[in-house]
Amino acid sequence: MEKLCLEVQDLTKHYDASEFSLDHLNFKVPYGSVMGLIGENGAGKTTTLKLILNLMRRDAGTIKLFGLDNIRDEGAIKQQIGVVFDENHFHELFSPADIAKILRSLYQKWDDNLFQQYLRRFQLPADKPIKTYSRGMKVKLSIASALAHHPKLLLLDEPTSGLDPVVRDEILSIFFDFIQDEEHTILMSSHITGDLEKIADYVTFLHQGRLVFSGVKDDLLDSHGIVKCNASERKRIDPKWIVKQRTGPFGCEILVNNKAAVRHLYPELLVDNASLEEIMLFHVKGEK
Ligand SMILES: Nc1ncnc2c1ncn2[C@@H]1O[C@H](COP(=O)(O)OP(=O)(O)OP(=O)(O)O)[C@@H](O)[C@H]1O
Repeated sequence: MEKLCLEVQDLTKHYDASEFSLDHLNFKVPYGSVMGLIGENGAGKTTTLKLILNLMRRDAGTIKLFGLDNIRDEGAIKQQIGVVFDENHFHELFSPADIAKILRSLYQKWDDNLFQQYLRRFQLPADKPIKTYSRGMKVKLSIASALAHHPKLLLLDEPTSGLDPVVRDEILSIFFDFIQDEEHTILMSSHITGDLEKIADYVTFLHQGRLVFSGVKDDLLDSHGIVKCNASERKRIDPKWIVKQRTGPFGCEILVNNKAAVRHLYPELLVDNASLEEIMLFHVKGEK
């Protein structure tokens, strides 16, 4: 049986103020893997990450990290996690040297040499205040800070959003390097599904606070397909294969959950592969 780095069971959280509920969420992340958390704006990704970090109180459910309870063993767990959230959490007047001073006192395994290595690799000036940094530099600094205490798990909330393709690619390669150690694991939320297609082994897909799918990314991509057809062809397709459909001026597009079966049963229909982005769009915008 695969060893689990993270196990989320029946996680539930309701916000009275916005009527949003994260509804009995279940997913598992094995050691040595990259899990992508996807979903539309407001689907509940950040809420999930905050609950994992015990930054807010859950209503129900359990969260285990490294086999430990995320509330009872919070102190020990946090020593082993590196966090990169979308916004910069450090004071704009701080330099990387100031940040190192603070983090050194927080993390038992803080490694100044490693931090300096990352600063050099990312070409970040150690003595300049963060306010002089570009967005890409700020993200790289967050990543350097998250990695310099030798975490086993990286929790990343939209780490590549707002960055150009070159910087995104550099950042993905840092994550690739990190994951080479089979004890290392990444849980990463992202809107940029192309990045997750490159790096993720597993995908957890949320829609309006509910789980749509959690499993092996390639299984999701291998099983799903898009059929482009007209209304009469659409009627012939057994509804059990149909996930959602979208109707436009040029006919109907159908997301099917078993493209091999559909290709076999309806050889006259054209069944295209579906990307993660298309699968997400059908779920969010399509009709049943
Ligand atoms: N502290 C809060 N109080 C009330 N409602 C909240 C709070 N935080 C988030 N929400 C609501 O909960 C829902 C889920 O928010 P969340 O930030 O988890 O989504 P997300 O999937 O991370 O979205 P995005 O991709 O836009 O970051 C949203 O409708 C949001 O308005």
